Amino acid sequence: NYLGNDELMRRQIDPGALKTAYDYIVVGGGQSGLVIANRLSEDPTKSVLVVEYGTFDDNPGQLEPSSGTKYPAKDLFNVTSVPQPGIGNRTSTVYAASVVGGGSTINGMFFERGSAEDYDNWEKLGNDGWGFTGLLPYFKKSTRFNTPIDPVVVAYGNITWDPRVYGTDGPIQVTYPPWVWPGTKIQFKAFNEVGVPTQFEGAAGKSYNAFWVPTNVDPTGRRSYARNQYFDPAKSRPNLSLLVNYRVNEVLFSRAKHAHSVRIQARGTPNGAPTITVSANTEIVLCAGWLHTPHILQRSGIGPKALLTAAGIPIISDLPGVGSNLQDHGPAFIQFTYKTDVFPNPTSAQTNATFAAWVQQEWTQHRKGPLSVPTGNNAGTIPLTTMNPTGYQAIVAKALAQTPATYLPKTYTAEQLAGFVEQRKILAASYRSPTNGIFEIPFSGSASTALCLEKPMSRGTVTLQTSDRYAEPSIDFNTNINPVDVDLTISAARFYRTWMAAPSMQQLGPAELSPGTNLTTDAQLSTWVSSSMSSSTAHSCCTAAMMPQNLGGVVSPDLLVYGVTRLSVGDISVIPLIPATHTCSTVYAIAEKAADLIKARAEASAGDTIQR
Ligand SMILES: Cc1cc2nc3c(=O)[nH]c(=O)nc-3n(C[C@H](O)[C@H](O)[C@H](O)COP(=O)(O)OP(=O)(O)OC[C@H]3O[C@@H](n4cnc5c(N)ncnc54)[C@H](O)[C@@H]3O)c2cc1C
Repeated sequence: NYLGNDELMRRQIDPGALKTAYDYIVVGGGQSGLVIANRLSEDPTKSVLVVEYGTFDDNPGQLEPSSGTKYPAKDLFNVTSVPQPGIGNRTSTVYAASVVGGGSTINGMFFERGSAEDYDNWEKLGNDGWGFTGLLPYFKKSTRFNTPIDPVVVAYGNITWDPRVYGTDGPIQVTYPPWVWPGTKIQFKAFNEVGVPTQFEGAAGKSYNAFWVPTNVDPTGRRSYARNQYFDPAKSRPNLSLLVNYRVNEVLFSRAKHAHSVRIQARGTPNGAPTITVSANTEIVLCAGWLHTPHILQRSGIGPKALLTAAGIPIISDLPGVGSNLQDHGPAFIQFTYKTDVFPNPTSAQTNATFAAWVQQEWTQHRKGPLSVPTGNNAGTIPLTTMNPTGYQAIVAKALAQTPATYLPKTYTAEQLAGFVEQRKILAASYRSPTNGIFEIPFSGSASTALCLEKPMSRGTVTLQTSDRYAEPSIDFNTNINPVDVDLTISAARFYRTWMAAPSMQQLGPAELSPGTNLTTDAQLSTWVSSSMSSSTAHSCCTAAMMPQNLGGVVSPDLLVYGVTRLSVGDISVIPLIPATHTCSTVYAIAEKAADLIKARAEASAGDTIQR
């Protein structure tokens, strides 16, 4: 076979069994694609084809909590960013899944939701129905909260939750694993002492300050994700087909700009190899993720005019925003050690053989203990007003006084600049808000962590290579290109020191390793930021933003691509402003809502035919 790899050749349907037309074609069988395919194929009269570049990862280890910190290279696209001047010209790791189930198959299972203001900000950008109230039914529809299996751990950790903000019968199972490191309790207390109260339930629109974050595992502790909860239960439906190991090259349009087909090509075959064209009678839904949804749009003639012209691609819709507005939560690694840490702590298994043996036994015999936790269950998502009460006004003033074009990609058009100014107004309000986090400090007993910039001002790009449109696109996060982002990170580092200096924390004997106590001035800390920050926590998004077209948007609030018909986007690309949270649960909500929107418009236009 063409790849010399039997496993890669296994596919749900053989290309020979492809029909010439389906009602719906979903491009990308990742996290959002499988949600949408499941919901659209609930109607047995509608046929759905999913085309996925990757294949199945059937490794049982991928279901175990330990998989949450090991990302198999075979399930990721092999791409790197261009050098980033804001972080000392280093390149950054790029996270884009290439496997059935997408990011949900390999991610850290840290199942967090943004605060209400994160989603209300989307609504303020012209997207009615996308505020927290509009999305809550979809957060619920996609989830099922299972009472944690170990009441002793719940009582010990004082883990709190409100089942009313989750579903009771949704596909994705959510719970708290049976383990808490004792140091976590001290860290909560120390947060409380420095003005960060503990929330009862972050997922109720209150994921700011300090709170518990559940894990998306079933009661046996196994990964609950798009493949086993949305695809497997639906895969025997005769009207649902998944074709793996195929790349969607382009969407094809009629003269009237109706999207009617996709051109697909077997993975691993060279440019110019045979392709297959498959038609969609009703709608084509792009779910190829933040990296490839804009790439496919650009290849299909939807994107910035100058770029498409340079690549020799005929323009179907001149949308400068396609591939712009890239955002992520750039992490800066701050290192402390606890000289008098409590026992046990996250390093105990490395130093104490008896404890290490107990950890193994607890897991193999009861599926409990430290190995039941993929990445941790606690976040401190701190408002800027708390991190920097005396300096936040100056940071906001600096942000608002900037000439926007100074720090934005040079390709930005007048519409995009106007869109950024709208985003900046909203960001400024978030920076001033005591109910929205600007930095996330994940914690679960460890002294060191990544300070994650939740609301950056810098904007990056995903750009097709004009010399080879099928090569991986150029990725430029532009991390820290806006000096306000550096100021925010300095505020976070100083606040981390304040937290470490809290009275309760002293029993752990915190000692600073990096930045190092000798670095105190803004200039010194700014050098540290540049050397310790990277571009991505695997939350890349926003590259086909849902915003008005005259503000550089790519899709409308009903997720339809501007300038054409019957083409929509249902993945993480549509987010206009990155929320202050890990993105997985938000992607489920977006995809569930997308499916409802797609069904509703199909019903409303039943009987229409595509003009070829
Ligand atoms: C390593 C990693 C760790 C993460 N950890 C967490 C976490 O702990 N908590 C959390 O909340 N979030 C986490 N995330 C983020 C979250 O998983 C993602 O935001 C989410 O899965 C994105 O979903 P999506 O549907 O937009 O894209 P994806 O799930 O990436 O799906 C896109 C799919 O499209 C396919 N595709 C691409 N191009 C083509 C093409 N041309 N033709 C056909 N198919 C194509 C890809 O192969 C992929 O399967 C993590 C992500 C990663 C990658």
